[in-house]
Amino acid sequence: MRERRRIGIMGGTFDPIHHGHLVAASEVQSRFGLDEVVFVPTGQPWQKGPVSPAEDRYLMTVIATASNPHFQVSRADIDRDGPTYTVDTLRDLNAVFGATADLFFITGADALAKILSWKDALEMLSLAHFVGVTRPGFELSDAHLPADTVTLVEVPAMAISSSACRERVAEGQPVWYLVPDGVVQYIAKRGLYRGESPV
Ligand SMILES: Nc1ncnc2c1ncn2[C@@H]1O[C@H](COP(=O)(O)OP(=O)(O)OP(=O)(O)O)[C@@H](O)[C@H]1O
Ligand SMILES: O=C(O)c1ccc[n+]([C@@H]2O[C@H](COP(=O)([O-])O)[C@@H](O)[C@H]2O)c1
Repeated sequence: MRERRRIGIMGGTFDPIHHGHLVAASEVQSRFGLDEVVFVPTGQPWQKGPVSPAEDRYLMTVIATASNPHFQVSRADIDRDGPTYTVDTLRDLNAVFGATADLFFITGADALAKILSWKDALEMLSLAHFVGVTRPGFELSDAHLPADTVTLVEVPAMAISSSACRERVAEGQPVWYLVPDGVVQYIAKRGLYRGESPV
């Protein structure tokens, strides 16, 4: 048996969670032999505009990940007051999983490009190994990052974004097969993205 557990962390606003997030997490889980991937919905994402209520984003993430035995969801970021900083996420999850686990933080190419603008970025990069994944429309590069902090991984291309899903719902277009079936139904049940909620 392997001594150290390998835990993936997929942070995101997940407004809503879509198949691009799920494919990226599944591919990295398989490629790195991760014991589990913990999805961590943001509380207050300070680099984004207004977002849907945290409980709605959390519940959509639970619905989307429930069928995969490797996937879990953490409330760490939505239960912490104030803006969400990944340096805090990683401190909290290192405390939860302990010294015998290695953390792998998964980011898409767009997020990786901006990662040095994140709070306490150099300290944050020391708290996990970062995995940058390909995303259609964005260049995947680690040229701006310290050596040995990130591994770049090609994942199946899914040209899906949460903002495009929100726009489709607002315009009455379907999001079937862009997001999991249960998430389509949750969006309809809660009336998300139809004008009352931020798009
Ligand atoms: N289609 C995709 N392929 C690969 N990675 C993705 C994809 N969509 C999002 N990601 C990554 O998932 C993480 C969380 O993304 P987020 O929840 O902000 O979704 P988003 O689709 O980028 O949202 P929005 O369109 O509202 O900006 C980020 O690291 C992002 O780069
Ligand atoms: O730590 C930061 O300052 C920081 C700034 C922007 C984004 N992040 C994290 O990056 C992940 C993706 O965020 P987002 O806004 O693209 O959904 C999520 O886990 C965020 O908490 C973190």
